[in-house]
Amino acid sequence: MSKEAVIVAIAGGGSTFTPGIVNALLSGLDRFPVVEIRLYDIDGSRVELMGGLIKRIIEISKALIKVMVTTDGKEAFTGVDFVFSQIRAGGLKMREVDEKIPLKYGAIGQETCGAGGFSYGFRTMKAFIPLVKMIYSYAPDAWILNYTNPESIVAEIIRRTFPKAKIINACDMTISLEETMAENLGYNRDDFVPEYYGLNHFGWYRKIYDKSLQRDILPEILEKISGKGLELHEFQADDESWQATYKMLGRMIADFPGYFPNSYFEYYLYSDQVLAKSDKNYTRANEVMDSRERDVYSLAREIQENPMTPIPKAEKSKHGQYIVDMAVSILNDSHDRFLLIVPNEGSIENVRSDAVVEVPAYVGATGVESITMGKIPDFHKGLIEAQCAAEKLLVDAFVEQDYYKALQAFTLNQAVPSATVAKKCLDEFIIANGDYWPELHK
Ligand SMILES: NC(=O)c1ccc[n+]([C@@H]2O[C@H](COP(=O)([O-])OP(=O)(O)OC[C@H]3O[C@@H](n4cnc5c(N)ncnc54)[C@H](O)[C@@H]3O)[C@@H](O)[C@H]2O)c1
Ligand SMILES: O=P(O)(O)OC[C@H]1O[C@H](O[C@H]2[C@H](O)[C@@H](O)[C@@H](O)O[C@@H]2CO)[C@H](O)[C@@H](O)[C@@H]1O
Ligand SMILES: [Mn+2]
Repeated sequence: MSKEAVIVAIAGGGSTFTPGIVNALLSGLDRFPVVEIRLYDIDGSRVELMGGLIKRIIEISKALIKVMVTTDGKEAFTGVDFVFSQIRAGGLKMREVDEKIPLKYGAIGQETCGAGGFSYGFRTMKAFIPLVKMIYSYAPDAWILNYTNPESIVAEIIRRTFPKAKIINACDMTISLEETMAENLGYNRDDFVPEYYGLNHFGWYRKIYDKSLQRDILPEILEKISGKGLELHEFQADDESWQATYKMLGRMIADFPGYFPNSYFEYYLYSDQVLAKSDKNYTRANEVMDSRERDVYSLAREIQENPMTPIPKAEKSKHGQYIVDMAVSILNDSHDRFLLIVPNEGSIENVRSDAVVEVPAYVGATGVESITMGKIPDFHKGLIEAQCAAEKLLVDAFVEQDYYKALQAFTLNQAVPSATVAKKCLDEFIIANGDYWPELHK
């Protein structure tokens, strides 16, 4: 890999997150010298529009970066150093289906949790395996930095299918939680050394050592926000759904003191409350289509019509920054610390070793080295083991095309209230997903 001229491909180039990632790349050129960005997508008209926006962002920055837009895998991946992967199999339209079907049957409807997350899991596995095969056929030495959801399921199928692949699975939720803790309570996140364990969207902080204050600040953070939660001030400040989620953290910490939970536990531990405020006819997918998707693509359309359209101040997203930071750590072999989704292999001592867990890990030129977390409390272990078994059953069902394993997976999912609901959701999802899903045999 050249350290002077890096080529990056973005799989799912039409993603609404692409501008934030490109802005993060532009602000990190001194550490990560990108000379070419290739946007690859299966939707030609979408990626063409996004390509226009990205070319304009780069033109304004005056950086000398070539942009290629393509639906051809060979063109996209031949000779690339890094692939950032962010596909959404079935698009936001299928996310809407994932969220609305469970709500019909009294279960939460969510992108990565519960029955909807499992529906998305089947779709993503079916799309992701051929994508990875294609990437490696054209770029056998490339690093894939993956944040395609649902991450736990994607990481599990990767663990089984490509055990030696140079793929790093990462999620930005913990970044967002830490940034918001720091911003709300007057800390500097750059000083944080977090100890966090669990599955993706399903874990807890047990310690946050602050390098500058030279102490564990988690106890004081918990005390300050117990019962109150956190507030988003800048990014997503006008997003009522995320604000409610950050407030809910206060309730979870008051009920289960001592640890800081991932915000996604609201869907598992308080699904009755989430359900009570859910609108069966207008879910998060609709909100995203009417905000992020609409905003990004209306700007892209304006640029297509008038290439000189001014662009609002270029913001690098926290999401984009995280991915670029990982790529920098690989390129410069700097062994920076991240929270990553990796095979457990003893890291959490009392959780099955073949689980795919989210824990602290150091990233360098040879990949990821996770740290040993020791034993965790029974409450966390019990929740993790059940969720992990449900996810493994879903992956078994996918590999074996087995309807009954799929039903076991849906039933065991802790955001699904009963086998009756699991079966209703599964049967309706089979029809709604059609060819997006593997065929399941009885
Ligand atoms: N892990 C994280 O922390 C994190 C954070 C944000 C988003 N995400 C994930 O990133 C992905 C993108 O999210 P989004 O809201 O921007 O979605 P989006 O629908 O705006 O964009 C996804 C793009 O992927 C394309 N696509 C679908 N299947 C493809 C395939 N097989 N090959 C190539 N391209 C394909 C679509 O055409 C679309 O342009 C989702 O999986 C989402 O869940 C993850
Ligand atoms: O409902 P959405 O599409 O707005 O968000 C779903 C994603 O939520 C998390 O990512 C957040 C992230 O935490 C925040 O910092 C910022 O980057 O926005 C992201 C999207 O809103 C979660 O980690 C992802 O896995 C979800 O897809
Ligand atoms: Mn995530």
